[in-house]
Amino acid sequence: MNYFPLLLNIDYKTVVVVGGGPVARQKVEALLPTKANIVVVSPMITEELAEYVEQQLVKWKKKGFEPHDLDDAALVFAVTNSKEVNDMVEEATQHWQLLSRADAKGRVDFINPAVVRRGDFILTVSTSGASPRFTRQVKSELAQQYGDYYEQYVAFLGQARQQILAKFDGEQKKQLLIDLLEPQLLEWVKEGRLDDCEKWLQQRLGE
Ligand SMILES: C[C@@]1(CC(=O)O)C2=NC(=C\c3[nH]c(c(CCC(=O)O)c3CC(=O)O)Cc3[nH]c(c(CC(=O)O)c3CCC(=O)O)/C=C3\N/C(=C\2)[C@@H](CCC(=O)O)[C@]3(C)CC(=O)O)/[C@H]1CCC(=O)O
Ligand SMILES: NC(=O)c1ccc[n+]([C@@H]2O[C@H](COP(=O)([O-])OP(=O)(O)OC[C@H]3O[C@@H](n4cnc5c(N)ncnc54)[C@H](O)[C@@H]3O)[C@@H](O)[C@H]2O)c1
Repeated sequence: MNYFPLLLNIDYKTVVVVGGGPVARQKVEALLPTKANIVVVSPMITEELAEYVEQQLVKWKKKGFEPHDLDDAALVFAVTNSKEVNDMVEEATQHWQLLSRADAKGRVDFINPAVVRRGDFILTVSTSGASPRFTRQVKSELAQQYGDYYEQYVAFLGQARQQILAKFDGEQKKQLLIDLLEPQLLEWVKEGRLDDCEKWLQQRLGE
């Protein structure tokens, strides 16, 4: 299958997760950094999910799945341990709703990559379902390679780029955007020397 990779804005959209086991927890945790309206439908949920419900990060419908549970859903996760229930969810999913099945059976509108988040810097990994374990291994390698400081680094790049775009165009703009990837800046961020990055930028901007 040739999947099409996307980064979706699902803020304020309803996402229904059917099932409440460890796999449901994993999907919910991937959703938590967004502002999606997360609804879990399951007679039982894990302790971690119960904590999210307690903190009002997630709504819980404590019951078996019924088709009307999908009424407002933009995304649907069928992640129960029963093929029959996942089939029921699939049947109830309208053509305009996107369905993900953790058992990778039947209709699969999307699959979930492993994700390393460093603020706006997002690394995603997939084997298109060939080996979720290898996906996880590569994710761990990337997480090591790209430490937490990449969040500040990409935040700096983002605001510096905006300042450059506001002030320059043509060749000058192009050259400054190239200069911005100067390895020294990454080193400074790594050492916590954000002031030096800012000085470097102001000098380039002629301020
Ligand atoms: C990336 C990640 C994100 C996430 O879960 O959201 C994810 N699986 C993860 C881990 C993982 N999953 C499994 C194991 C046990 C080892 C093994 O079986 O290999 C481990 C490893 C572990 O947990 O250590 C078992 C498993 N997974 C699927 C099936 C069904 C099947 O393939 O038939 C079975 C067999 C179930 C059974 O035996 O019954 C299916 C899918 N799993 C996917 C995603 C999609 C394609 C991913 C890709 O592109 O490769 C896809 C197709 C659908 C989907 O769920 O979207 C997450 C990384 C977590 C992280 O970030 O660390
Ligand atoms: N994609 C992945 O990453 C991945 C990893 C491992 C397993 N899997 C697949 O995901 C499935 C779920 O894994 P798990 O470890 O979370 O299973 P689990 O057995 O721990 O949890 C199943 C959940 O489904 C709920 N459930 C059962 N009947 C229901 C119904 N009628 N309506 C709503 N909820 C119902 C149960 O209450 C339970 O919370 C596995 O069976 C396997 O097929 C996928």
